[in-house]
Amino acid sequence: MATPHIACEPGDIASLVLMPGDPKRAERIARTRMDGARLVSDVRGIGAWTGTIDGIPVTAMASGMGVPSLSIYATELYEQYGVDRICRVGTCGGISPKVAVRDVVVASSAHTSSKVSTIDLPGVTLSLAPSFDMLRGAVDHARSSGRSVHIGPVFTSDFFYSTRTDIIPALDKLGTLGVEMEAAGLYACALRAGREALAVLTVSDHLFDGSGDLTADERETLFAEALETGIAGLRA
Ligand SMILES: O=P(O)(O)O[C@H]1O[C@H](CO)[C@@H](O)[C@H]1O
Ligand SMILES: O=c1cc[nH]c(=O)[nH]1
Repeated sequence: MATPHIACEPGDIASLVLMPGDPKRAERIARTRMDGARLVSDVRGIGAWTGTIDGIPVTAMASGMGVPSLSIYATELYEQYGVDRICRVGTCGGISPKVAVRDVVVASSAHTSSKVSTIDLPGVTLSLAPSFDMLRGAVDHARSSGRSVHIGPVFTSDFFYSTRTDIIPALDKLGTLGVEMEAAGLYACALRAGREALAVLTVSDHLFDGSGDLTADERETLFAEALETGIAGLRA
């Protein structure tokens, strides 16, 4: 069996999936946090690695960047491969002054400029939120970890380079913690499939203070606490 974007048998994909944006981060998760990880699919440079984490079968597979790319992989995983839970382990830009670079943000909802919240039901804006059980599992882990973890809304943008930077202070005023490009798409895909999702993000840069921003290398490698928080969400 294969879909247009995943080439393996259904049994090759675990029912729990860790989904960073970056394919190199997926491979790093497989090599550093999984036992017996094997590459089960490799289409368009998006590798799917399946192994175990603390004895539990898990697949690590990247989404690529943006809602359209993520929606392809999440839809095929939920609808064709019977995946139950996907946890995005990504990065975001800090919006709130309460969050600092390297902090972890758990997205308890996702505002978006993407059509994904309005396209399915004319006249209705969908409320895009994570699975309560996954959120609770991640938050319980986060609160016991002693690290700086924030729980709240994020903004899923269609643009990394936006011309509408004027909306950022307004998003801050509404309590939005950070900006990224996939969480709302993932929550919408889970809603459509009747499955579960969560996004856990490492703050890689801050929109109001660029002095401590992570390098490209650090964006790929510095995600240990977000990963453990995400794993706790997947296992909850
Ligand atoms: O680090 P990832 O998970 O890719 O997440 C963020 O980084 C990318 C932009 O650089 C976008 O995908 C954004 O959502
Ligand atoms: O989408 C993103 C991700 C990280 N940092 C940003 O500023 N935007």
